[in-house]
Amino acid sequence: MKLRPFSDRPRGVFASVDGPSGAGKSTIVHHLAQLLVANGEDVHVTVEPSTGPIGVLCRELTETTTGHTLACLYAADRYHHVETEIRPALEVGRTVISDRFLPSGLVMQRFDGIDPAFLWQINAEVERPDLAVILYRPVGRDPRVARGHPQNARPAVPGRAGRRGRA
Ligand SMILES: Nc1ncnc2c1ncn2[C@@H]1O[C@H](COP(=O)(O)OP(=O)(O)O)[C@@H](O)[C@H]1O
Ligand SMILES: Cc1cn([C@H]2C[C@H](O)[C@@H](COP(=O)(O)OP(=O)(O)O)O2)c(=O)[nH]c1=O
Repeated sequence: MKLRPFSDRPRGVFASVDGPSGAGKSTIVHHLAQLLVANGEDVHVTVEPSTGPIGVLCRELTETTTGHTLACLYAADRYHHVETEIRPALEVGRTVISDRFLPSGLVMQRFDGIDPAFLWQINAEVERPDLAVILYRPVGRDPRVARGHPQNARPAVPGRAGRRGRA
C-alpha cells in the first residue's frame, strides 16, 4: 500500500527563530527572508507576541502580569496567531518565518516559575515548525549590556526575574 498526502496542494515551510533578546533573531529573520525572496520564494515574516489583539494584550500586560496568567495569554496568542495568520499563509504555499514562537513560551515562562509539564500541556496543540532555530550566546556578551543596559541581559539563574530580564 502506498501512502498519499491528503491534498495535492503544496504547503509552505514554517520556520521559527528563538533566542535571548539581542541574540540577532530579527537580523537573521530579515536576511533569511531577503535571501529566500531573491531565490523566488513567497515569504511571510511574522513575530510573537503577534500583532493581533491577544499579542497586543501580551505586550501590554507583560510588565504587570506573571505566572500562569501570562503563560496562558502567550499560548492563546500562539493559537490565534497560527489560526489567523500562519496556517492560512502555509496553506497557500508561502514560507513563514516567525521571530519567536513556541520555544520562547517554553523557556520564558519556565523562567517565570511555571512547571514545564503545564507549559507543554497548554501548548500541546500548537502547530510545530518544520525548522526551529535556537540562537544563544554566552551570558554577559549582550552588546546592549556592554552599552550600559543591564535590563537586557539574560538571567544567569532562571527565576522570576528572568522574564523581566527579557531573556
Ligand atoms: N551576527 C551579528 N554580528 C554582530 N552583530 C549582530 C549580529 N546580528 C545582529 N547583530 C546586532 O545585534 C543587535 C541585536 O540584534 P537583533 O536582531 O535586534 O536581536 P533580537 O531580535 O534577537 O533582539 C543589533 O544591533 C544587530 O545589529
Ligand atoms: C513569544 C513569547 C515572548 N515572550 C517575551 C520575551 C520578550 O521579553 C518579549 C518580546 O519582546 P521583544 O522586544 O519582541 O523581543 P526581542 O527583544 O527578543 O526582540 O516577550 C514571552 O515571555 N513568552 C513568549 O511565549
